[in-house]
Amino acid sequence: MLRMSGITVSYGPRTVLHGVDVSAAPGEMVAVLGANGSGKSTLLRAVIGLQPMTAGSVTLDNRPCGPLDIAMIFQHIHLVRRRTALENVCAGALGRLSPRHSLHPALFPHDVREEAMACLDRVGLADRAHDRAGGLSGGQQQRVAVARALCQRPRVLLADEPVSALDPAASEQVLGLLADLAHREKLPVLAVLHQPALADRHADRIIGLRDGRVLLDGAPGLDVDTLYQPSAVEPVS
Ligand SMILES: Nc1ncnc2c1ncn2[C@@H]1O[C@H](COP(=O)(O)OP(=O)(O)OP(=O)(O)O)[C@@H](O)[C@H]1O
Repeated sequence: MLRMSGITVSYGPRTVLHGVDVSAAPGEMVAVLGANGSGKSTLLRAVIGLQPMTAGSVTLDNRPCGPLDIAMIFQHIHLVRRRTALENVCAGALGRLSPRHSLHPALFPHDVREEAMACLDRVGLADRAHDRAGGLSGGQQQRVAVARALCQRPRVLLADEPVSALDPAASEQVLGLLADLAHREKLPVLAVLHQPALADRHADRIIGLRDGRVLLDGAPGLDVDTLYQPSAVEPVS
């Protein structure tokens, strides 16, 4: 079980996450919804250790969570465009290889290349393994990014707006893939989304953030309108 407890984050004097408690079970796809600025990305960045917390803890099965336990997929797909899809996926294994392997993809051991091929197969792109990543469509590139994350052998998968740059068909495909990975690989998956309808279709649970606090936590089908209503403005005296 991935457990985020009391996550508090401040940027300078401004607190943007106020003691957020969120959990995700193995095999559970959790969608995080909320208006712009509600703290969704900050929450994911805090979980993966990119954003220092003022308070709170992140544990996996009641133990502190290490950086290699978590793989993260971003809206802007950071693939090396001139390298093949397979080489990009192999890069997911770098955390457990010696630094020399990062110098040239040909140095990736055979077993890593085989594992990367299996990951590409898992996302339905084995037939594009030797194509340059830059020549693939946006949806295909995001699936390569998912395969690279899998090649990291993570125990948790986070995705920050993974479909914001994709068309509707590719969005459905990528979210279907993430939900399938959660269910079959028994991974907790936490995905920040901007489309409540997609969250309803693909997530097992919805978390709604508003102004850095959890406002909703429940099964798909929740009324999420309240997340997107403008905050009350304090009267200026
Ligand atoms: N590096 C930063 N320095 C200062 N404030 C920041 C920084 N990053 C985010 N914030 C502020 O923290 C708050 C939460 O931002 P965050 O990006 O986590 O929200 P979000 O829900 O992911 O928004 P969006 O949907 O627009 O991506 C916002 O008020 C934002 O302005």
